[in-house]
Amino acid sequence: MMEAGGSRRNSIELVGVKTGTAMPAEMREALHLRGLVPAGIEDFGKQEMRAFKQLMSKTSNLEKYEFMATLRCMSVNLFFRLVLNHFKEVAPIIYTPTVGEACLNYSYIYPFIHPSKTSVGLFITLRDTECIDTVIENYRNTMAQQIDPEIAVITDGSRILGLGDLGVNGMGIPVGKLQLYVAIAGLNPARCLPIVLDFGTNTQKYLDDPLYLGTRERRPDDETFYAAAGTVLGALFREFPGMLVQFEDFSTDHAFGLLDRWRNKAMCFNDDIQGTGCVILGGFISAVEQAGIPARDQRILFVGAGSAGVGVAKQLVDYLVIEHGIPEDEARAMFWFVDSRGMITANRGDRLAEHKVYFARHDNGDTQCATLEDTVEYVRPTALIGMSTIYKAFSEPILARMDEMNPTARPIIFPLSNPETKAECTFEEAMRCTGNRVLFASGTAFPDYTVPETGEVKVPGQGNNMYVFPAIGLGSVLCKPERITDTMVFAVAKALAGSLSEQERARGELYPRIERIREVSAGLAAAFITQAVREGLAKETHWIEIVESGMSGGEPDGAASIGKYARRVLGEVKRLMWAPTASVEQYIVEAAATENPDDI
Ligand SMILES: NC(=O)c1ccc[n+]([C@@H]2O[C@H](COP(=O)([O-])OP(=O)(O)OC[C@H]3O[C@@H](n4cnc5c(N)ncnc54)[C@H](O)[C@@H]3O)[C@@H](O)[C@H]2O)c1
Ligand SMILES: O=C(O)C[C@H](O)C(=O)O
Ligand SMILES: [Mg+2]
Repeated sequence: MMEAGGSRRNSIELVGVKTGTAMPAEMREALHLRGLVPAGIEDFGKQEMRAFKQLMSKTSNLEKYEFMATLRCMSVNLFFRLVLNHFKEVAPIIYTPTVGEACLNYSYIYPFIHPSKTSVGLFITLRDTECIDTVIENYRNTMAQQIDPEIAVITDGSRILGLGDLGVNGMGIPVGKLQLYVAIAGLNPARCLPIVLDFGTNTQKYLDDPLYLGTRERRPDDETFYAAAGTVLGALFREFPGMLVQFEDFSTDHAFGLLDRWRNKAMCFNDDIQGTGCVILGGFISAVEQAGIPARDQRILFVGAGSAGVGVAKQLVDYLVIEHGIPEDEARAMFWFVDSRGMITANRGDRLAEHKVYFARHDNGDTQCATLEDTVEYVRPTALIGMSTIYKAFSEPILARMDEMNPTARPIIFPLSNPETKAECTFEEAMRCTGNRVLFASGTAFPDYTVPETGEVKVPGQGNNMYVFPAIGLGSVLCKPERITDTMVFAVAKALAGSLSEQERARGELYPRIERIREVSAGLAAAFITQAVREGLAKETHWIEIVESGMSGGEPDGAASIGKYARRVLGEVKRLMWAPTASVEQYIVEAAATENPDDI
């Protein structure tokens, strides 16, 4: 790669320099490094082996997280190679659940990095919003950011997983989500922008903590919040046209509020509402296929009515209406909700938050249920979905009742709250209490379970939005839809359900094995792009030809056919995905063309 004016230098070889053990002898010579590096010359694979060994030697998960964070500063390529090749072991370190612990400790473990050399992302205070153009300009001018971002994940830290208001400490979440974007969906790491709106925190513990790194004041009122967030988003969409914004872990009212304000104006989506809705719909479709009672006869009880619970339930309603032809009122009547005050009914006597009104029951007469136990007895659910942040809310007696109430059908039980310290139950409990009949998915991965009677090893489903947000993001970045519609998200959910291999289906699993997540995500992104083109919203018009050329066999209808017709789209998506490269090879190629190695 040559710079304008013929000066021969580039940034890729810096990775080669940093991962010094990979540097070939002639380069060490050329760079005057003789004697400064151990004699062993390694390839990328050896470096990966050493890095993995060092990672595994750490005793606590938080130490592992810190090791990975440091490694990323040293070598982006090596970091992502490690993530990709050891996804099952590394994902729970850089993402849920350890990222939750990292956020709780963020102000304590924040590294001593130089922001102009290694940029974490943007930390935007209320004061900064008054000079937002300067903030963006500073970001552009940092050494690390030579190219504009194509995706931003943004939070204000107000509802981090189920851990509450963590203020600026929530920055770990956008960072972790974007690392999965790179690993799973092949986005270019240099084009990923994590952002925290550091507008304060209502958590007194942080306000009192001398090491807390964020703004030391309470959160502003709604009017100030929306005005300031609007200033930031307006500037981002103006300065980086075509950039996708993913809203993440905002408190529920602001999650819905921001989505409503921006979804028709710009390329954005809310991961907790739409991403979660999408992934759980995918798992639900697979579960219903195995449950033994048809979708229209399901009685679905949600525990927790926040952005996640309501987002998921709305996607399920859409599915029942569109795919099963059930009228919307009847579909909605298949759902019951419990929140911190009990079963949600229109005549409960309190003023329901706006997002809960749609699902409030009107058919309960005088019956009000104050507890989950009572609601389970009243509803007699076939499916129990937890998004309540209440650890062990699905007690063993409740799980056992799910089993008794569903003697012929298999009960669907999804404890989806994160991290595992907030999960409504474990896989082991759900298996044991239902005679191993449960159809299970959890937000945080649980260990496999060995059925004592048979020795059979059962793998729990992980109903985490990480199965879909990378594909929604990749699809958006590639085809640039004017806006992201529910039907595009819906296409991804159906494609996810259609992505299980024959073996996975035969084993009764609800999601594809995590090891296949990159391959699966490419397929889901292809489904997203295909749908965006069909809706006439893809601004990158070359996808129209690619999609249409695959549709010559007729109109597709359903997940399987999306897969069939999207083959050409899939090939193109895969071709465009970023992958870590052996920096040493690039180094040789580039450096061989360097006239003056001292320029590097
Ligand atoms: N698996 C996933 O991919 C995924 C995605 C998004 C969110 N989540 C998890 O879902 C959880 C909820 O997220 P949210 O954004 O909806 O949060 P939220 O705080 O807005 O919602 C929590 C809900 O639980 C209810 N609740 C509180 N105590 C309760 C109790 N004792 N019994 C019943 N309900 C109770 C609250 O009233 C509220 O409706 C979090 O733990 C989050 O990590 C998981
Ligand atoms: O971050 C996750 O693991 C999933 C989800 O977005 C959440 O908020 O819990
Ligand atoms: Mg989230």
